Amino acid sequence: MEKTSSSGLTRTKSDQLVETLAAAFKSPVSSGEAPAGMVSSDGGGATLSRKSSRRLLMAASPGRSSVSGKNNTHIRKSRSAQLKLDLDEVSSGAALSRASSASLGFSFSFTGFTVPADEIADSKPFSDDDIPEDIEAGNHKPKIQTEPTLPIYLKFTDVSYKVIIKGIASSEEKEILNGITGSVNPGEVLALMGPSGSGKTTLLNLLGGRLMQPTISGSITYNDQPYSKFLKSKIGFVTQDDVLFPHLTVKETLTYAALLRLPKTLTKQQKEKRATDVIYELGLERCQDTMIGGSFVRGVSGGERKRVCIGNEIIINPSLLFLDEPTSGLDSTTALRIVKMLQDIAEAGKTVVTTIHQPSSRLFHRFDKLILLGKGSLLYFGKASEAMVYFSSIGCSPLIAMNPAEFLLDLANGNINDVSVPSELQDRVQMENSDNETRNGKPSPAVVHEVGQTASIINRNKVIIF
Ligand SMILES: Nc1ncnc2c1ncn2[C@@H]1O[C@H](COP(=O)(O)OP(=O)(O)OP(=O)(O)O)[C@@H](O)[C@H]1O
Repeated sequence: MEKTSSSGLTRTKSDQLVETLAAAFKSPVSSGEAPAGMVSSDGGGATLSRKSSRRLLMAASPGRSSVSGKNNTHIRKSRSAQLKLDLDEVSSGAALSRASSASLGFSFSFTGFTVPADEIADSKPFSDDDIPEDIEAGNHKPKIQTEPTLPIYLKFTDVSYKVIIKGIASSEEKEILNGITGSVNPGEVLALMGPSGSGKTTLLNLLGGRLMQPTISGSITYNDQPYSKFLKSKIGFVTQDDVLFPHLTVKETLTYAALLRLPKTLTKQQKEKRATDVIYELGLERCQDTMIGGSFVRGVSGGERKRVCIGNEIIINPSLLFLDEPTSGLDSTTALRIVKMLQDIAEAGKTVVTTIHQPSSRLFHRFDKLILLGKGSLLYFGKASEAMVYFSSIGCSPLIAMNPAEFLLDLANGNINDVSVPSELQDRVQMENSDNETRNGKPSPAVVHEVGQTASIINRNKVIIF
């Protein structure tokens, strides 16, 4: 491997590992030969087996309990004169001059809502059978967004992105993404996983059409077409840092979103009903009259806040929903609930792509597809459920039982402490570890040489060793 040259002496073993994994993964992709973990774009019927868990979700939803808004212990909004925005004014556009859309947290332009008949010709209408029953309450809950959407198949091939960092004397190119390939179908949730700084948000922005730079290469297609203005109204994007207006209640936030973002073809009543439906779909009934809150005023919980952000986007019935770290800062149960909700959204025919930082094992298994990034390179793309099998097939498996997501992140980080090494090379690695300890945090020339040798074994046998 080229990295054994003298210039490579300062590189760490973890750098070697990540690049080796990327190389081991990349070669079969470019040659058209799928690795063990790679899946075809057909996606399969991962969504079909979810009905039972969805029922549990409905039953567990706090929004389904008999507690009415009156019993809510959260701080409620005091209806001060300054904050009382008239919905009529908003719908007629007058309130827009008072409160900018940015301050209300609406980052998107006004969007179309109805889908032309020819676009939805192929989409299957929802039947009553699809409506899950709420076992606990004994009634039916409407599924997420019942209007049909244009199904969008997202495919990206060999996507690379670099930035030019301008210094005082000279400028330097920095590679952010390097040859990322993948795809996601309507009805699926694709998770982008990787250590901090691996390029998840950048990739999400690229796929969501939010980053247009001449330094982007590769292809990104939506139903085999490049990004167009028309797609803007079909894409929802939930950013990591939300900008919700702290003094509005949940209901007001979503109602304003509906009034501002839904097309003029809908009446005010229809828009308000859409907001109410979203509140119900996302299980926000219990906190609908609670203020969002902020630094100075206590409001809804973190999980509820995330759901409001998601509601702001699904209110326009997007075909493609992108989310940047929707579970960050949440406990594992709340995070699981958010991901179950994303599954529900996908089941309604939408294509969902989300970045995820450190999912619990329960959460990890809920994703249909996974992209694992390491330092901007693709380490894995395929079914999430097959990621461990794939890495095990190339000689990488955890020595102790552990959360697969944790293991994969360790691998992407180059942290190899709890990872097994194929037996035929184990002795050499042990010798290497004991004899060639790093000096001053840098690998000795012997270590680099040894890693270079083992790296060549990877290319021959698709065995990963470090
Ligand atoms: N415009 C830019 N100029 C310089 N560096 C950039 C730019 N955009 C991204 N980067 C760098 O690219 C790398 C990937 O950034 P990105 O935000 O995509 O990572 P991430 O995986 O989402 O990280 P985190 O999980 O911490 O949010 C980082 O090292 C970041 O500093």
